[in-house]
Amino acid sequence: MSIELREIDKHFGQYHALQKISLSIQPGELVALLGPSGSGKTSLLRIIAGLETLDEGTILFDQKEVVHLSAKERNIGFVFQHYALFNHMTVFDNVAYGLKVRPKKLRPSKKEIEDKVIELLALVKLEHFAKRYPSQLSGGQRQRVALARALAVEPKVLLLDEPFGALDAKVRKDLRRWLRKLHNDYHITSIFVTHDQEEALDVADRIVIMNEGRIEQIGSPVEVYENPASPFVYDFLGNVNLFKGRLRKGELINGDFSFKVPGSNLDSEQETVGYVRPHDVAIEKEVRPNTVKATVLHIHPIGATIHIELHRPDTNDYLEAEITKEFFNQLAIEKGDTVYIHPKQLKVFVPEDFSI
Ligand SMILES: Nc1ncnc2c1ncn2[C@@H]1O[C@H](COP(=O)(O)OP(=O)(O)OP(=O)(O)O)[C@@H](O)[C@H]1O
Repeated sequence: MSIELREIDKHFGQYHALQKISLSIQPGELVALLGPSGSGKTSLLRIIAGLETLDEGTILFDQKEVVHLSAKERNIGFVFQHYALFNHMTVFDNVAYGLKVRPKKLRPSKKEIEDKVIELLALVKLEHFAKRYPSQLSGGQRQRVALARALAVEPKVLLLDEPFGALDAKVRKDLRRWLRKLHNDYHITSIFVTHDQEEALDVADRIVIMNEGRIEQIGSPVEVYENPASPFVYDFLGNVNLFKGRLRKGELINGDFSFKVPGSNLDSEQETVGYVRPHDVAIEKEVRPNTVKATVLHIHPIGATIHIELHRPDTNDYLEAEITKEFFNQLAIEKGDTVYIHPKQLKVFVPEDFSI
């Protein structure tokens, strides 16, 4: 099922929560809505589900308008952050629920329901838990029951609102991998809301980055991470170092460091910011042209990567660098050492209103 959103607008009283949101989702895609708290992710998901009305715009499923359809008629599976299971029902009955409450004409036979529930419990690896009650399960297990329950009615679209938000880091990671696998096997068009960038980058085919009710960027995880379209996306996706300065004849002057901004010959009095990912901070032991001096403040090994915190005396800025363990051993640096750094890559967003 394809989903198309056209210019969706939504106010809550005076507050403009969604501003002309347009988005096309291909059949079988797994899309993440990623953004900070209050950016409008949940409101958009609820509007797609038919749980919330929109002010303007329209929604099409397989090119057919669904705005006038109720949530039930849209044939959507919904999974919330808090499992929302029926506590008085066993796992089996929770999963069977959506099928059992169908009108008689559409209801599968008892045997068909049983087969389906057994199949789904095997899928979520809870086949031995059918007789338990939700209170006898861990958080991760409950969320898997919630997913099995959402899938039981064979939805055309699966919507997940921070599905792993309430779980601890390790369980989240397992469930993420598992959601990816489930999606590969079932190919249900799925949209999930998260404010966790790692989760979005790890799981989604495409990421929609939202900020203050607008879409900032849409792209594959690699596209949005490697080529952020705005300073907001740079800041929001992963750690980043800021090189703040002024433009002089197309060069960003930042303390003792200058950087030629490709394609620009501008002067600007406005503060201009260069963005540098930690893995793009090069560290040298010897001084070279156009490097700046920095002091090593902390060294943290995280797996095969070494995170290094640095301080620049010229600008009084703190920086983070990431290097491989191998390179760290070659460099042989210690806390307190003086090193020389330069960005291997730096992205500058030139201010719009500049003076030449
Ligand atoms: N029913 C409502 N009435 C009034 N304001 C609302 C309502 N629902 C959401 N809002 C407001 O709309 C904005 C967007 O909320 P929404 O829940 O969509 O954001 P979100 O990106 O999902 O945030 P979070 O990650 O915190 O869940 C927020 O400022 C919120 O306060």
